[in-house]
Amino acid sequence: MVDRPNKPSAISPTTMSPQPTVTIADDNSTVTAKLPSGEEVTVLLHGATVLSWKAAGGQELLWLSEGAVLDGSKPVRGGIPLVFPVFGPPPKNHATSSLPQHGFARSSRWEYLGKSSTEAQSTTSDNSIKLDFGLYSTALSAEARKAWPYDFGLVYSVTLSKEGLQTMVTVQNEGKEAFEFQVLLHTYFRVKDISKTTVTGLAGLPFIDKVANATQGNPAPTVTFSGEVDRVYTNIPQSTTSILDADGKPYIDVVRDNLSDTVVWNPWTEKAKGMGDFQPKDGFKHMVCVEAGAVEGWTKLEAGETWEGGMLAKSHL
Ligand SMILES: O=P(O)(O)OC[C@H]1O[C@@H](O)[C@H](O)[C@@H](O)[C@@H]1O
Repeated sequence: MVDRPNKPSAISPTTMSPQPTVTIADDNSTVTAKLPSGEEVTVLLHGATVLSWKAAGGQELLWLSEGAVLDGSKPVRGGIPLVFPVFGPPPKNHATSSLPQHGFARSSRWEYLGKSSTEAQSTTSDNSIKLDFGLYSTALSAEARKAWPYDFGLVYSVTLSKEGLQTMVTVQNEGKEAFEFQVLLHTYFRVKDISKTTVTGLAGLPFIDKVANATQGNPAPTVTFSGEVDRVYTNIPQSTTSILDADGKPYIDVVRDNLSDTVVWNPWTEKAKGMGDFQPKDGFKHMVCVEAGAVEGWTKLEAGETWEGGMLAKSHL
């Protein structure tokens, strides 16, 4: 046998650091990514809805209704449904007017495009893993295509790192005419006790109060919860909205990227009762929606143009 002078040395298991893992469910319904440090995210291909985001210690950070329907027959109640191309009930006399509330992205089956990761060089450096999902106009249901007949491509990138969970949306106009859209990351965060939860980062800002017939609400230093809250804050100057826990300690920061609006929502007793897929009925005590988006007016995208925006949710756990 010829002895090779430059024979590569065997890779020692002690110098290899553990890498993130990605698992696709046997029935092709979900993709789960996990970091060696324990953080985990699961995305349902139906709606590209993030169903679960866990901190390194295994604590769940998102609220998912026990009655959530995951088979694609309706949008998911909980996690992070992606609202596009219209927020709320569509206005009359607009190109979105025939679409359902919150649009079609959360009700469509997305394609898993693959993963990319930054690999740690040692056990002390951080890994991150990015999962990409795509939705193209050609894959829409005939009904949605008829209601909003534009040619587009959406890429939704979900990146899990020790820093947090980043969700970025890229919208591409692949047609020959301009279109207008709204977008919102309808995130249901899990909280211990809503009556002791505070949302900060919106101090002094006016808001549209959907609980009071969409009238202008009075600015307040913080948002607290003792009944139904459904507020739309627009043109927010600062980029971070924070959720504080019962002790007033920071729990989750939502950092917006190229999104200037935020919806704060908790349905409380009566609205929760009226939603068939909201379970248990007192589940509103353990959730708050802090939804980063672009919902004031419309974002116009000319033919061939691309737009990107999203959020980074950072956990203090
Ligand atoms: O029941 P849906 O369509 O998921 O909407 C839930 C809520 O979504 C919020 O974003 C809206 O501000 C609320 O008005 C709405 O009730």
